[in-house]
Amino acid sequence: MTALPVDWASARRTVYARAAARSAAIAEVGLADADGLTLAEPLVARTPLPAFTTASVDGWVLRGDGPWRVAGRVLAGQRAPELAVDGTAMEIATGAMVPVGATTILRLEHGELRDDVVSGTPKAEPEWRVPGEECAQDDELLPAGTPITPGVVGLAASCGYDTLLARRAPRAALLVFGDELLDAGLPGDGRVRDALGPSLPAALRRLGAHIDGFTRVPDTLEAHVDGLRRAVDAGNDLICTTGGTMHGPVDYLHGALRELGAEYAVNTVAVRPGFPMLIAQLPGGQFVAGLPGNPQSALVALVSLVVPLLAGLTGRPFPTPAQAVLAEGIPGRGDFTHLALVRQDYPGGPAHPVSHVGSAMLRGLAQSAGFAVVPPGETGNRGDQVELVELP
Ligand SMILES: Nc1nc2c(c(=O)[nH]1)N[C@H]1C(S)=C(S)[C@@H](COP(=O)(O)OP(=O)(O)OC[C@H]3O[C@@H](n4cnc5c(N)ncnc54)[C@H](O)[C@@H]3O)O[C@H]1N2
Ligand code: MOO
Repeated sequence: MTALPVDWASARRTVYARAAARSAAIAEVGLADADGLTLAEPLVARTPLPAFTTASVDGWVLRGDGPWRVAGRVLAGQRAPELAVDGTAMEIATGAMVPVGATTILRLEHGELRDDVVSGTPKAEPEWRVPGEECAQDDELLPAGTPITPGVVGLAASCGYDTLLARRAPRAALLVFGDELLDAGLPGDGRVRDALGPSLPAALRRLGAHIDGFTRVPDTLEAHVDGLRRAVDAGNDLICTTGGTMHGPVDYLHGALRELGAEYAVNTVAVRPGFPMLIAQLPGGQFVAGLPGNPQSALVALVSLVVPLLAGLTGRPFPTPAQAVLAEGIPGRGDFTHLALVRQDYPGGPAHPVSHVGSAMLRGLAQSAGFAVVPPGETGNRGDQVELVELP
């Protein structure tokens, strides 16, 4: 009944390519609203930076040999008049435009002012920044597909952008299956707390999706079909579901996908844990990400397939995993890729396997940086450099 699992690395590539072919619409957004979106065009400098010769210290801007008679002052924001006569100076502020004719700048702390005459020894190199030091006009500063961070927004503003062409955040919905799930209070008597409804929307937001919350869907085929239809009608590009990926007595995801005419991009992946994960596409092109119900497995599916899916949808590059050095050995999982939770004491530090890593558990995951990747047929040995798929 279960489909043949596909190789983990190929599944990620397949999903990325499918999503990239349907990347999100491009919109012109104001700089203040652009954080978290993705550049849909290269960021090209609209001006040299700095745009004019700019004082980098407070002091006096000088012409010729000293001492210098101070003939005026130029502040940041002003158009500087020419410094036309040798032996004259102007008081100048950091960030001010350097007057044409200036020879150098004398720092405040290196000069002495008596009446209106300044003397002192300037540094050998003029303390100003010349146009084009940071970039020339038309330099490509960042390629299309770059995630827009506060740093990108600041750079765009610096070089003259008022708006950016950006791919909007894909809209996502989360449907949580499982009549055994509780929203509050203590688990027991066959009921378990829903660990995914309250956590996955936050994870999806960190991955660049726009999502409001989650919807609990009863364990019937009709409710599954209805839940998926409603999520499509609400304009979602991606519908994540949790649970019901197998073929148990109340697992209806596959049946619902069949009824809606969905086509699988990936149906079960050769990875442990989390193998029943899937990505399907509905006739309107929307993606369904079926995450297994076991909570750790759901996160494995998220980092394995939803991360490349969102990268494709937003026009970002394929998310190549980070690298880490194993602090201890990790067993392989035969023909399957093993994603093993690891802790790092500092970013980029050695990867320590953690305990409490059953697929139904989150105790190990909550203290982990991500999953170390042990490829099929291999074992992870202490000191090995491995891929590290980070948790959001
Ligand atoms: N006959 C077989 N049974 C199972 C196999 C198998 O190979 N043969 N694989 C197991 C594996 S591995 C996984 S993973 C699960 C995947 O099952 P489903 O995706 O259909 O998930 P459910 O059956 O709905 O739930 C599994 C498990 O997870 C708990 N769960 C579900 N949702 C949540 C949630 N939101 N928060 C916390 N816990 C949740 C649920 O109560 C179950 O315990 O299938 C195995 N079975
Ligand atoms: O593959 Mo399941 O996802 O081990 O828990």
